[in-house]
Amino acid sequence: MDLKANQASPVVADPAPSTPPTSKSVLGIRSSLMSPPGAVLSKYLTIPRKKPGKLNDVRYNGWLDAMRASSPPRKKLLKDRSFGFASDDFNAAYLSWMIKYPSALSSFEDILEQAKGKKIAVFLDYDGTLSPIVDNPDCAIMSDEMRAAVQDVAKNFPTAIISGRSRDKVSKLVGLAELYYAGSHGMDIIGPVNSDAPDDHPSCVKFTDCQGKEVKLFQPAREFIPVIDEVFRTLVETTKEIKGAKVENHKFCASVHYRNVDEMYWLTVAQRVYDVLAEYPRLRLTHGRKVLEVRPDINWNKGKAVEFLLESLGLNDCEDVLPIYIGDDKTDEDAFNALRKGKCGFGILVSSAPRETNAFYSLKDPSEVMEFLKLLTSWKRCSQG
Ligand SMILES: O=P(O)(O)OC[C@H]1O[C@H](O[C@H]2O[C@H](CO)[C@@H](O)[C@H](O)[C@H]2O)[C@H](O)[C@@H](O)[C@@H]1O
Repeated sequence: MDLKANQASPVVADPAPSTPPTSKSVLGIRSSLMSPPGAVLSKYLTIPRKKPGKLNDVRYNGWLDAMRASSPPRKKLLKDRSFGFASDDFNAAYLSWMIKYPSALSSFEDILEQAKGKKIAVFLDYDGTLSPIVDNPDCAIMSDEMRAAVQDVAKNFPTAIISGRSRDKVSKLVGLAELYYAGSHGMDIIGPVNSDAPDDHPSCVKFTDCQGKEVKLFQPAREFIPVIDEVFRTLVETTKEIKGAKVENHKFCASVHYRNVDEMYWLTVAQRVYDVLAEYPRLRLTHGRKVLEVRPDINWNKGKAVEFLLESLGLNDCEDVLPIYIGDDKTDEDAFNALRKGKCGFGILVSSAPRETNAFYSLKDPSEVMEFLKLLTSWKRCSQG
């Protein structure tokens, strides 16, 4: 295998940065960031909200439509007999969509053809790809069978997980040491040190992990950590009376979940996030599956993370390498797009409903992802004799 197996826990803490990050106002954000965190928060909360209750902001700028469209229709509803016609129409639409984005399972031979003479590298998203979407993000547990399938893939191909969750959280959930992890949509990566690669990015910190392996930590938005923390705490405060709303701190982004919020209050959730975001010109919003995510407005995403990891792995020559990225979310489109634009490898979208995508192939759900991963492993084992 290309990535050396670490037998201990895969969770690697950040090394102490050589220059401690400060909340200096390089971010051009409110000067209150100069104060200690507690003071910042209480000060912020006493500031009267700008134009309270101006709900049309989020209606007009398309947030609400994006929120409604942010998860595929419920299968349960479609299977319901009283929705028979809708279900037939849906199936027809799905089948014609699959002509454009064929199943990676039925196209497996084609994929192997593309991989001829090349080294496959595998990139995986976590939620909705390796674990099914569930109501409570803390309960998104990957099955043991899926874990074994990922482990086998990682023993046979360079493999990385690129998640919207924090790196710590996703590496704990996956619990495998054989692969690399990128958290916060690629803004927090631990990757290998490639001595052949040109000079590293200034945001890289090299260190030796607990297994004695030299690795590098790449956090291009490191200066935003205190800001995201402040925004997280503000969002917790401003959404606390909305039943079902949940806010997560992923270190480089804060996620506001509305999956469990009654739809009649989605506008309120959106407006609260909008109002907080309005105070931070260097942060931006992205939409995920029933989640609003506030993150640094920097030119970095899952696509850039894939390119970074390929380079770190010494796998950036498209003539010799076929990267495959499997994901289900809007944020995965950046990775699909990077591969498509670079004409290097391809994306596989996990979706049980038709959707515009930059991927080339599709898989219906995590169980099909597992089947695909198992096929990859058995093909590799057979081809090695
Ligand atoms: O990039 P990913 O690994 O797919 O992470 C994306 C988001 O995943 C989590 O939220 C999603 O999954 C939850 C559990 O199934 C679900 O309850 C939620 O509605 C989904 O949006 C995670 O909690 C987010 O913070 C990630 O950004």
